[in-house]
Amino acid sequence: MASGTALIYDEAMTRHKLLWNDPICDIEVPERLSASYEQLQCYHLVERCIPVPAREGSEEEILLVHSSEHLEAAKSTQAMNEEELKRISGNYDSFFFHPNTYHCARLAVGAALQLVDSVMSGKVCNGMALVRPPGHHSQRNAANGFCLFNNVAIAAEYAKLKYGLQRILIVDWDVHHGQGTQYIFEEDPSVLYFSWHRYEHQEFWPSLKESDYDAVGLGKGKGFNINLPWNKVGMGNSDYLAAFFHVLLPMAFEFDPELVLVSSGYDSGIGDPEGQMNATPEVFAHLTHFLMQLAHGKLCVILEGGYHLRSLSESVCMTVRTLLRDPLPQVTGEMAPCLSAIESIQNVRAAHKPYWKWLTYEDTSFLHNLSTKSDLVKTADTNPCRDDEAKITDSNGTDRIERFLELHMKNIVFPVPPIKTATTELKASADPNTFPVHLHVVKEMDKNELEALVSDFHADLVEANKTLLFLGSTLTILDKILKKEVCSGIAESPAASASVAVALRHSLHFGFQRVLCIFVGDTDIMPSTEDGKILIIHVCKKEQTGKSSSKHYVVLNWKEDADGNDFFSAVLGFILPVAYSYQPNLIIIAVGANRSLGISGISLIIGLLQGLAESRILAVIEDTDINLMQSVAKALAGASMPHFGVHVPPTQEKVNQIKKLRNQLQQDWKMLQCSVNDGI
Ligand SMILES: NCCCNCCCCCC(O)(O)C(F)(F)F
Ligand SMILES: [Zn+2]
Repeated sequence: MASGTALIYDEAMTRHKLLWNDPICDIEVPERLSASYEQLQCYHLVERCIPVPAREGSEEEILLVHSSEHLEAAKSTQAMNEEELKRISGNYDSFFFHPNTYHCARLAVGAALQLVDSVMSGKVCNGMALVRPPGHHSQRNAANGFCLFNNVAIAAEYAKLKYGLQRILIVDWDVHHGQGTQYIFEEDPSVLYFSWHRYEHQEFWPSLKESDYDAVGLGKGKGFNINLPWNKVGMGNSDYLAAFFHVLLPMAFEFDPELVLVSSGYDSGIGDPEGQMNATPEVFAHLTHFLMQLAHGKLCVILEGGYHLRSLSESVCMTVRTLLRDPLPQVTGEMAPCLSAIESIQNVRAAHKPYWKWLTYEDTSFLHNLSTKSDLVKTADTNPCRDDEAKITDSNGTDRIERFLELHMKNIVFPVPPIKTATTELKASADPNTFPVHLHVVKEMDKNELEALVSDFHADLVEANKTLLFLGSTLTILDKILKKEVCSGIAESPAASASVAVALRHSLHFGFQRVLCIFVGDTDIMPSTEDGKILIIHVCKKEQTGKSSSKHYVVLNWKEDADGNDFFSAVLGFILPVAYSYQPNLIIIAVGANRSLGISGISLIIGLLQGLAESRILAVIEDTDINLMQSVAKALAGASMPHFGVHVPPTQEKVNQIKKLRNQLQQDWKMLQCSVNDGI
């Protein structure tokens, strides 16, 4: 399995610059690239990456997307004087030429293609290319919005041609709509394009009707173009996460891409003069982490926009750190999407209802029978979605945001990337090379030490001496996690319930305020959860019910479909939003007897929840199935992206159960909200 993260940066791309006065284009400065690279150096991230050189994209490669007229026009600018450059620039909406622009734009294309080659060849697992001029507005026959050649679109066409790929996902988290990319692929079902963008009911540039949520693609490409318009500024971390949970990720997992490309613009981050949004840099770590669970981790991140140098640089560093598989910092802010965001999320889900299985059963309520959009409830006021303390820029805006970011980044706790995963003895058959290198076998706690520990706190839980022994491995591992010697761990146990009960009480005794426990299979011990310090999600077969769900004790009846993984919608649409709403300090994943989930369902939970609790996950496995142990170890170590198996849509009954639980709990766990009419 490939590992390692490529970083592509070439100082030559800083030599494209504006030669005259133009208040629209003057934010796209060379320092965007140099400041980002310097911040990476400052955090010692450059040296941890694998350097890959940029190269000039060839004319042939550029012609994969652009017309020869466009190419020739761009080429001709190299020899122009300032007056001619200014004139030809005037042919386009918001673009400027410099004598070096053509060369820089070819380097930007070549850098993107080098990144695709590095990932597809297995030289690295993922990577980032810091490029300018950006690309996602440029079209077959035109430069537009600071973009000359569409770097990401060319990379997608190149990957299809050279590697025979048939499913490529492009995620465009830049705050502007990549209309260029949309036009290029809107009839192409092999490229799924997702973009969110500031829109304000078509008020915001490029002010296109086709940027709205009902532009779903054309002809064979219907369903493969996803536009999520933000009709207000001030969108924050919870709005972005909700967009991933309830729109992008379910479609992306159903699409099951072979490669993921990101049009990575950071003008959607806080402090950016263009975006006017409130999302803070660490949210990009979580967005990146989610995308790393697709395509076996094959992820190419290519820079687009981002105009607040400090915000841009910090967000770039968050992205690269996550690509390097460092544990993620906790995402900050209130986990509750705003009404306008929920309305947009609901609209785009309704628009795509005819094209996606996972959506087919979803009741998107009042929207899907609306003939035109005008009937829509429009949130008329255009004031920001929420007025955070770090309000968007005021008169001396930049240094105000600088100060905010300075403080904010200090408060971000980076879990030291310790040895990822520890475990006690594993079955002899587990040969070392099938286990990820991060696995660290720790010796059992000795008996007296264990007796002292357990009898002090948990005598009542341990009915007889015999059970004392197996508690050892759980507590041994748990102690290492609590002391931050390791990030995560696996403990085997012949009685998962008892081990979990002890581990939960031990964690609270240690001082944790919120422990999330996901218990898969049969269990008899359910610790008291009324003080809110424990949230239990119990995934079990039907016959185990009899207990109704409540805020801190949720019963999810799920028996995984025989021929595939139908658990995606439960994880993405329910478990993930609840977990992110809860913001646990520790996660315990327990697998008891008669588990009703397959290995891929369990790996999916671990893979997607790893962004929480600073990646502190304790796995307690009662089932002695060595394949389960290995898959859990790999998922915890994040060494190899698990393959989640064939995606099958859940039955109507299962989806109804999710909807019922969502309606019951969405006031408590607000990240569950994805429609405005459920009495919010
Ligand atoms: N009244 C006219 C306003 C024009 N504003 C142009 C904004 C361009 C944004 C470019 C970008 O950030 O999307 C890219 F990623 F391409 F760089
Ligand atoms: Zn942008």
